[in-house]
Amino acid sequence: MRHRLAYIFPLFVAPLLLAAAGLFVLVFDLLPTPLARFMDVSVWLFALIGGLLAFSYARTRNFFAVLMVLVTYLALMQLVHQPVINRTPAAIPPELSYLLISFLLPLLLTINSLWTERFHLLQDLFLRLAFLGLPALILVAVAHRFPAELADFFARIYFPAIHVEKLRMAQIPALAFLLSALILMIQLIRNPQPYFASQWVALVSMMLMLPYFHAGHAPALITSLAVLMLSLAVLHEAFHMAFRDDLTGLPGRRALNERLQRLGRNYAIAMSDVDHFKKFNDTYGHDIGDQVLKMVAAQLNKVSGGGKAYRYGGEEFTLVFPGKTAEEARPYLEKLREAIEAYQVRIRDTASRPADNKTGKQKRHGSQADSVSVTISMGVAERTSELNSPEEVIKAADKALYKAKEAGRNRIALFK
Ligand SMILES: Nc1nc2c(ncn2[C@@H]2O[C@H](COP(=O)(O)OP(=O)(O)OP(=O)(O)O)[C@@H](O)[C@H]2O)c(=O)[nH]1
Repeated sequence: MRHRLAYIFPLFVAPLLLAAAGLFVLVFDLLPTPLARFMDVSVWLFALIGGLLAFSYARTRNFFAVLMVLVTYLALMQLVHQPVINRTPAAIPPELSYLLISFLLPLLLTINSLWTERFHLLQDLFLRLAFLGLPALILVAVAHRFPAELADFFARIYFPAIHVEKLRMAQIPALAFLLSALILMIQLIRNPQPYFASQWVALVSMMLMLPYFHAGHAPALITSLAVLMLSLAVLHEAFHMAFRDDLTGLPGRRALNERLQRLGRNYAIAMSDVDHFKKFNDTYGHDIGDQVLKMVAAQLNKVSGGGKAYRYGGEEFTLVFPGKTAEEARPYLEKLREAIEAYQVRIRDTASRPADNKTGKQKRHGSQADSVSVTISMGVAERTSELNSPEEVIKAADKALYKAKEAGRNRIALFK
C-alpha cells in the first residue's frame, strides 16, 4: 500500500496546482482583464486541445470526460445562467436544469471512468455516446413532462441531520458527487493512472464551482482548468506508456537510457536478477511469477542512498547511484537483498493453486501457507578511468552479477 501511495501522490501534483491557482486567482480577484476576456474562448480552446489529444491517443474515456465537462459548462450557461441572470425564457425551469446538471455530471463521469476502453475506437465512441446520452435524454424528457415532481424529487432534503448547507447543493446531487469521488479514488488506488487523479480533482473543482454559476468568470476559469487537467492527463499517460514499465510501474529501459546520459563523473550501477526465476515460473506459473516481479520491483523502488531503480527487462533490474562508488552503494543494495529474501508473497491467484484439495492442504500446511519467496543476486560496478561510459559500467556490473550467481546466488558481487 505504501509503495502504491508513492505512485499516487505525484499524479495529484499538476491537477492540484492548477486547481489551487484557479482558486487563488478567484479568491483574490487577480484575473487581469485581457485574460478574463480570454476565458470564454479558453474553455473551447482547451477542450479542443484535450479532445484532439485524447482522440489521437485513442483514449475514448479521456475524450468523453473532456466532452462532459464542456457540455456541463455550456448547459450551465445556456440553461441556468442565461435564464436566471438575463431572464431569457427556458423550456425547463432553470432551478430544475441546475439540479439535473449537478446530478448528471458525477453520474456520467463515473459510468465513463468505470467503462474501460475495450472496443474499436469508433465503436467505443458510438457506444459511449449512446449509453451516456441515454440517461441524460430520459431525464430531460421527464423534466419536460413532470417538472414540478422531478424538481421536488431532486431538491428535497431527505436526511436533514447530514445536510451540509455550505455545499449549496441538494442531497441527491451531493450524494452523487460523493459516490463518484469515492469510486474514482478506489479506481485510482487499484490502478494508479494520471486520468483518475485528474478526473478526481476536476470533479471536485466542478462541484465547488456549480453554485457560483453567476459569479463572473468563475465558471469559465474553473471549467478551463478542469479541461486542462484532463488534457494534461492524456499527455502524462502517453509519457507513462513510453517511460514506465507496465507490469511493475518502475521506470523502464527508455527512462534508464535517458538517465544514463545525464550522469556526472562519479556513479555506481548495479544489475540485479531474480534467482532461478525460470524454475520458479515453471513451478508456480507465469501469473505468480508476475506477482513476484511486482514485489521485487516494489522493494527495489524503496532503495535509499540516492539510488534509483529501473526495470532493465525480463527479471533484470538496474539501480543507479549517482555520486557513489560501488563500495558506498553496497550497504543500500544489501538492505534490498535482505528485504526481498524475507518477503513472503501471498499467492492471490486461486487458479494456479493446486487443484485437488489434498495437495492444496499440503501446500497450505505450516506457517508459510499460500506464500512464496525469492532471492536476488546483484553485481555492482562504478565509473573509473577504464570504465568511462555508462554502457561499460553496466557491462562490468553484469560480469559481477554473473560472479554472484556462480558463487551461489542470493548475494552481491563487486566488479574487480
Ligand atoms: N512471470 C514472468 N517471467 C518472466 C518475465 N520476464 C522474463 N521472465 C522469465 O524469467 C526467466 C529468466 O530465466 P533465466 O534468465 O534463464 O534465469 P534462471 O536461469 O532461471 O535463473 P538464474 O540462473 O538464477 O539467473 C525466463 O523463464 C523468462 O520467461 C515476466 O515479465 N514475467
